[in-house]
Amino acid sequence: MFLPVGASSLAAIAVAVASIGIVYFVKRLNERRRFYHDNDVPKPPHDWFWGHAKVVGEYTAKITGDYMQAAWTQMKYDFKLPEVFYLDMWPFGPEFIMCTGPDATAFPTTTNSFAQADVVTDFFTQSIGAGTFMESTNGPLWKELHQMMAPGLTPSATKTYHDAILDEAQRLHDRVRRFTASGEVVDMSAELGRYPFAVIWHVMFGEKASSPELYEITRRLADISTAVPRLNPMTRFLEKREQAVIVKRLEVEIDKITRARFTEMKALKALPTRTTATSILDRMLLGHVQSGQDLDNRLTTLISENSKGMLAAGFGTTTDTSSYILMLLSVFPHALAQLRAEHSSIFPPSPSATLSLLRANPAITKDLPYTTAVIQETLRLFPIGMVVRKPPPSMTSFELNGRTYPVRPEHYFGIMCYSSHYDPAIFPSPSAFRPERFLTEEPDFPRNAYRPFERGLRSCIGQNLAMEEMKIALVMLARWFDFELVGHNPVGVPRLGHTDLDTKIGDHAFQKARFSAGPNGAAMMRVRLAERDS
Ligand code: HEM
Repeated sequence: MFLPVGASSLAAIAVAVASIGIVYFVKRLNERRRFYHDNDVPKPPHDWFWGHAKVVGEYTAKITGDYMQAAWTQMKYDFKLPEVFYLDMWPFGPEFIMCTGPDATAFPTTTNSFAQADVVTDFFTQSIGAGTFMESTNGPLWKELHQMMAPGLTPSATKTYHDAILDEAQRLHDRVRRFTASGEVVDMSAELGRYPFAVIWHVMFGEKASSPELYEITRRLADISTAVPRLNPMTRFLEKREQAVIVKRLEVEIDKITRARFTEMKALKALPTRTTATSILDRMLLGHVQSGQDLDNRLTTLISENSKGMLAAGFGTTTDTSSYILMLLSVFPHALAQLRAEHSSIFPPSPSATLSLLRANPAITKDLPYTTAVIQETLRLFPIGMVVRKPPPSMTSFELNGRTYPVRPEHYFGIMCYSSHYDPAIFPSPSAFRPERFLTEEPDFPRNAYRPFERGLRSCIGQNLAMEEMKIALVMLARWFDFELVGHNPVGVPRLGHTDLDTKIGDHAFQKARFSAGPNGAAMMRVRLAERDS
């Protein structure tokens, strides 16, 4: 075929560029794959072309959700891998050093405190536009944000939100009661979510959200924010567009609240301290108000991004865990009976008297061992996410339990608490829902084997608030309502060897990756009045 000279030169350049690209790709592929072949590192069967992407794909196909920890944990058992193993997902995903046992998970988090990974920062930036959300930062910025926000979430600070939590718990109770009359099937995750959303809004801004729409859009944002790539580019494009609109709407609202509160605080005669302030926003504004500075771009950005982060983190995690609690109680009646017995032994029979006692005695929530154990056991079975850390650039190897493991600059540490949580040597009959495991005075499992809130310097700063909210919700729901899970497709034979929960809660046994890893789809439930109260 005849080509004009210009076109043939262009074609030649294109061929040359493509060839260089291919050579470069093959070189990098070879270099990476050689590492796994030359070093005798523990790993599943490794393929020169696919790395581990193929075997991971095969295991992912066995589960219903897209949250990989269940699939990776099954690979660990099937290929008899030790507590540290390697996963080479390049170029489809990161190269991981998977930490799956108590000592291995402690190594990058408590024994050492490795930096938050850049892939996590990218996730926050791309999903909620929050690259400076505390969870995605490191170094001095993380410290500054921690000092501003963490005092607002200590156990004693959490008690200052007690009345607001109770108001919302009463609303939750009333909403659920209304469904018992209609007998309709309800999206219980959506109903439960209103409660932690209202609480985290109050904790963040010291006021109620100005419109119900803010809940709906935050929920939608948490739903479409996922680290798992979408196969359909059109879905991804549309979700990205929707994400941008929601993020903008939240930013406008947060900016309005921030400016109004800053003006109010400047007019205050006596300013609170970081310990006595009643919202996280006040804590973040305090330094500027005290020193007479104007609101600058840096502070408004930090407030905006951290507010979005806190709303998403504080709402999705607690909603997902609460949804799982109700599911598990619906299929493990012995636990529900025990829970009700504990509540009946402490609280009066009616919801209003129960609420009054909770209001009069905030410390009573400390004395609910079985209720606490129900939440802990749920978090064992369904931790809300995988923690990823980046080793220091200078690290070329590390020692653990007498073995040396090589480290490449491209490696991330994947902290798979799910694997320890399902290890039968640590938690016998791991997929049985047994809150009793958490009732012993001293845990009879290694402390580092249980880490739903992570451990160490970067552990969850919202854990006191989340535990308090979930305990109060359980006290206000468990004795009056029976929850029946519907449309969940339980199977006769478990899909994977390490859990049979899919025979009970069906598709939800394998989590779906959203902002946090929650039930696989809406938790559809029918609610009835429990017999004692009908
Ligand atoms: C059931 C509820 C919750 C669970 C299971 C949970 C779990 C976790 C985990 C595993 C981490 C470590 C993440 C990482 O290192 O990448 C974390 C961090 C964090 N969580 Fe939570 N969380 C919950 C509720 C909350 C709530 C209610 C808030 C806000 C009030 C919150 C705010 C945060 C923040 C700000 C961090 C970052 C801490 C740091 O980077 O130093 N979480 N959470």
